[in-house]
This record gives sequence, C-alpha cells and structure tokens, in this order.
Amino acid sequence: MPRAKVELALEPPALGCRQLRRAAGLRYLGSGYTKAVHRAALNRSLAVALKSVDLGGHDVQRCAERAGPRGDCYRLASYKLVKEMILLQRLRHRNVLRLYGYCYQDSNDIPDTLTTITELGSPLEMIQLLQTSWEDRFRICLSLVRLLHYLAHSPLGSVTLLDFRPRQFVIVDGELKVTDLDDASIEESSCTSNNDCFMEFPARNFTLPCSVEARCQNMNEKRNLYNAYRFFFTYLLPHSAPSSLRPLLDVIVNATGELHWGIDETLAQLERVLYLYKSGKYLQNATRTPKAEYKRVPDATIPDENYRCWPSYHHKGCLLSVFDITEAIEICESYSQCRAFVLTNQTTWTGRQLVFFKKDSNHIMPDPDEITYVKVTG
Ligand SMILES: Nc1ncnc2c1ncn2[C@@H]1O[C@H](COP(=O)(O)OP(=O)(O)OP(=O)(O)O)[C@@H](O)[C@H]1O
Repeated sequence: MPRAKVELALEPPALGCRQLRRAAGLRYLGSGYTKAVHRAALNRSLAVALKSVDLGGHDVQRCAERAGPRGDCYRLASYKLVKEMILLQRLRHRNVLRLYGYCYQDSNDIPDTLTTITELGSPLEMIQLLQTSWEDRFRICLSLVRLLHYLAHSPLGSVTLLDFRPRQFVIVDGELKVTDLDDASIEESSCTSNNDCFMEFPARNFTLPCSVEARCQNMNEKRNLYNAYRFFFTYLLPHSAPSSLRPLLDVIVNATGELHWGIDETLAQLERVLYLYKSGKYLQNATRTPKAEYKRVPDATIPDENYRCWPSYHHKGCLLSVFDITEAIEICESYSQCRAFVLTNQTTWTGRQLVFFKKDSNHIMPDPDEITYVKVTG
C-alpha cells in the first residue's frame, strides 16, 4: 500500500507577523506538555488563539535537563507545532479548528520561533457539559462524530488521534472542534497476523483483523470511535434524553462500545436521531392532546415569576426548548409550580423555540416579540 504523502508547503497566511505585532489584550489561556496558548485581539476586533512552544513546558524542560542547548530544545519541541499547523491547513472541516495564519520571528534569543494563529475556542469542561441540556450535549457528540467521519475519509487517509482526551478539543459557538493535532497519525499499523492488531484500553481490549495488505483493518477509525465512546458518548448521549429517543441512543452507545459499527454507520445513526428530534417525530408516540387549557395572550410577556428547573438555558429561570405549543403545555403540566409560559423569539441550534416557564401570571406586560400562555384550568 503506498504511504500517504503529506504536502508540506504552506499557503500564504491570511494573518501573519504584521498583525501579530499589533495584537492587543494578550491573555494566557492554557498549556500542555508542549505548547502555551494565549488569546489576543488582532486588527482591533478578531479574537484569536496564539499557540507557541512553551519554553517552561515539559518538553523543553526535559530536553534542557539532558543538557540540550536551548535553541536545539526549542526546535525539537517546535516540530510538534509545525506538524499541527500543517495538519490544520490540510484538514479542512467545520470541526477542525481554523488556522488563520502563522508568524516566524526571533524571540528570547531563539531565531525563527513559530506562533500559530487560530480560531479561538473555550476549553471543553466535562463537568460543565454534564450540566447543560441534552440538546447541547447531543450537539457535542454529533460534531465529534462528523469530525471522526471526516478524519476516517480525509484527503490524507484515515487519521487517528493517538492522544484522544477531552482537552484536545475546544468549543466554538456550541460546536466541538479539534485543536491539538500534534499526536495525529495517518499510517495504519502494519501486521503479519491478527495478534499484531491488538488495541488496549483501560477497561477493554480489541483485536482487529490483519488485512491481506498486511495492515490492521480500520484501526485508526476504530481507535477514534472507541475513544469517542469512552470519553463522550457514555457520559453525554443517553443522560436526560427525550424518553422516546433513549432506546436508539442506548443502541448507539452499546454498538460503539463494542466496536460493532464503523464511523459511517455511527454517523448515519446520529443523523437519524437529529432528524427525529428536529422534525418532532420523536413526539408522535406520546398522546399529543393537551391535558389542560391555556389562554393565548399575544404580544405579551411575564417579566418575573421565574422558578428554577434543570437543565435550564437560563441560570435564574426555567428556560427550555420545545418543538411546539403542545410540548410546552406537556412540560408546564409536569411541573407543579408552572402556571404559565412565555414563547420567546429565540431558537436553539436545531431550530426549536425557547420557552420561559413561569410560576404566576399576575403581571403580564406588553412585548411585541413574545407570546404568553396562561393556564386556565386544572
Ligand atoms: N484555539 C484555542 N482556544 C482556546 N483554548 C485553546 C485553544 N487551543 C488550545 N487551547 C487550550 O490550551 C491547552 C493547551 O493546548 P494544546 O493541547 O495544543 O497543547 P499541548 O502542549 O499539545 O497539550 P497536551 O500536553 O495536552 O498535548 C488546551 O488544553 C486547551 O485548553
């Protein structure tokens, strides 16, 4: 099988040293073994992430302890940043962080140090994600699966993320994007028998077939998929999902956890869940006749009378997304405090409408953008 050849030439960057010299509001964001990441505003407005080799980081320090000259230690570590930059430019997908540019400049007595300029994200915090709505958590899983599907069929061949942990990803406008690509690998492992295609994880091991071309079949894709299962799907997919989608989500979690499916099937199943959710088809099995009567008050809102619920899109009130009025009524009926709800003009990423649930309807105010529904019976 021919080795995948990666085009190393870089396109002229949209942003470079000129913009970097005028960067404002530089602030440290985080670092790992190799790189340090700062945020900054370029051209007065565009917020970006600047990545450079962390001279105090593990990689450079370990090399320096072995008496490596500083410049050489820098270069050794900067190889990872160069590799990441090239991959960010070759792998173009909405769930791969965008590379805006780069700059080579002398810094700290080291010639030609590299800074990459990328889209800015926020770190993926699992604890925080567990507190968000199922709809937002599903979006993270769907964006991850769309990313892994692209990586499995990328122009460079099937790409695997050898160091696959939540911290290798960031969130941009609610979508997950991969940022740390220095441990990405394209080569499928070579083998002489199935025993060479052994994949070891903390709780499970798998042996994949060795193909007639002497490569472990789909190992890159399957490694990504199992990692997606163990770090993301088990925590984010089934938990507080609409009950009618639970069986399908459980099948997805089980099939990926057992590596029964490849990424194509996994993506098709997640897209199916999205379709059922967006189209409201997931509601069709339930009895769809409202149990209580509600009076519609157009161009009106209830500014206060909030109560808290979980998981809410608003930290002080109960703001949830609904497919239609019938679903809003069902939700209101399921909370003993609920006496009214206000349809806002805001929608979520799937196009569902955001609704504020209220504990009283004594103070209704005019608002041309909202519609209030007040419970009249029950
Ligand atoms: N574009 C970005 N926007 C916001 N934060 C980012 C961005 N890229 C990286 N970070 C943060 O900076 C940290 C370090 O970046 P990165 O993972 O690239 O460094 P690293 O040295 O390769 O880390 P590791 O040791 O985990 O491999 C990340 O964990 C992430 O939280």
